[in-house]
Amino acid sequence: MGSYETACRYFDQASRQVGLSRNMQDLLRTPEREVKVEVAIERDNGEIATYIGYRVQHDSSRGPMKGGLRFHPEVDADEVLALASLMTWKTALVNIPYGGAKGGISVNAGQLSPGELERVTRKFIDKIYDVIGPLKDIPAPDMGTNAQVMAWIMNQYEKYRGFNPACVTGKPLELHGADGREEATGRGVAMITRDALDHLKIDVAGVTVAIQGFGNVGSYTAHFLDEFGAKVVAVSDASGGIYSADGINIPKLIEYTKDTGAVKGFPETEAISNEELLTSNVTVLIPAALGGVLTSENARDIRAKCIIEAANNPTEPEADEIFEKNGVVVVPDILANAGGVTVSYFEWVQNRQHFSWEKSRVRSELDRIMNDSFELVWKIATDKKVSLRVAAYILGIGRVGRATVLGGI
Ligand SMILES: NC(=O)c1ccc[n+]([C@@H]2O[C@H](COP(=O)([O-])OP(=O)(O)OC[C@H]3O[C@@H](n4cnc5c(N)ncnc54)[C@H](O)[C@@H]3O)[C@@H](O)[C@H]2O)c1
Repeated sequence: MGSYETACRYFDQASRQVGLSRNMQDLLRTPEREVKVEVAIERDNGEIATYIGYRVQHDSSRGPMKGGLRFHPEVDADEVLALASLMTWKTALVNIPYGGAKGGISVNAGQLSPGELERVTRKFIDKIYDVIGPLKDIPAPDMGTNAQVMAWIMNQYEKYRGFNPACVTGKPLELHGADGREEATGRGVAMITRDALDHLKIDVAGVTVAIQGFGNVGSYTAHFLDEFGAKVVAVSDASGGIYSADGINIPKLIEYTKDTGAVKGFPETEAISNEELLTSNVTVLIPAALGGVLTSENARDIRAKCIIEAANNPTEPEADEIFEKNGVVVVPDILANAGGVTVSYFEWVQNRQHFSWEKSRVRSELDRIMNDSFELVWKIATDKKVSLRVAAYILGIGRVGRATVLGGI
């Protein structure tokens, strides 16, 4: 099943609960604009390389559109559209004044030199600068992009529009970034994990956790869960996974991956595959890499009691049904990983006011929004006897629907 079809299935389930008319469903589902551009650069060896770049602007009824930019070989129009729609429901769920967008380039960033990566980024902005901007559509980091890429985006955009730091978030601190943005998604995932465990009457101290993906989101999630006293027993990345029944030393693993670029070979752990990680004997499973990893093929083998979707779109609808039947609690992506866009919003607010917040303020405002959003979603799920995913969509779609009706077409 394609990524957008998956996103639509979840949308349909919730919009039936909200009681949206067919016409309103069509309106909310349809993206406002889809852009597909050629991104051609000269590689270091003098050869021409041509990539395809995408930006989908899904909905702006609640404010400027917001969403990450992904550099990955599997990026395509269908995936970007699905992820853009998730951003619309996510920004509404945490009640920040944005709509949803997403972008990406189908490229293996790991195979480009820093100079090539910079040229790809700048060329992409040359092609889309007209349709983005601080009050239109604000990109941010996602898989394969980071603060350096955001700095190049800001610099290239400013060549057309002048000083404009609020045109992109997730920037380096030295270039108007927000202290606390880099850790925000992982911190939010860890907070939400603790909230979910509280409601399930499981103590976070000593709880066993497996995390797929050890990039920005996976590593910060591990860091904060480790601080809360959880026992992270398995982690993986594109190179494979590692396992230790006694718990992995997370601070040391973070240092190790800074040197080696991968988790494999970390001392006092055994090697496992990514599939073995997903089915390992843990209480909490956190997919924090690619989408579509929990499928009808592996769902029955998942032993975790609780799945926290740090990655976007990691669960196929058939797997979701199996989890519901088996009593596995799934905290959906649009709630679990909303910490990133929330602190992106704080960065944008600071940039627009030309005033910086202390990191402690960023953290406490983030924690409040994540905890309040979790409680609201949990209450809807309990009151309406629906899954947390349907409850999260009910909250997001309801807010977007009301804004659309109030604003008029
Ligand atoms: N960065 C953010 O602020 C943010 C916000 C919300 C959601 N997300 C989502 O979180 C997920 C991870 O994003 P990120 O920013 O940490 O990306 P990243 O590029 O920093 O890290 C990705 C990690 O996934 C691993 N990976 C790649 N392919 C894999 C595979 N086939 N099997 C196992 N691991 C694999 C990589 O090795 C790396 O460890 C994505 O789904 C992204 O959309 C990110």
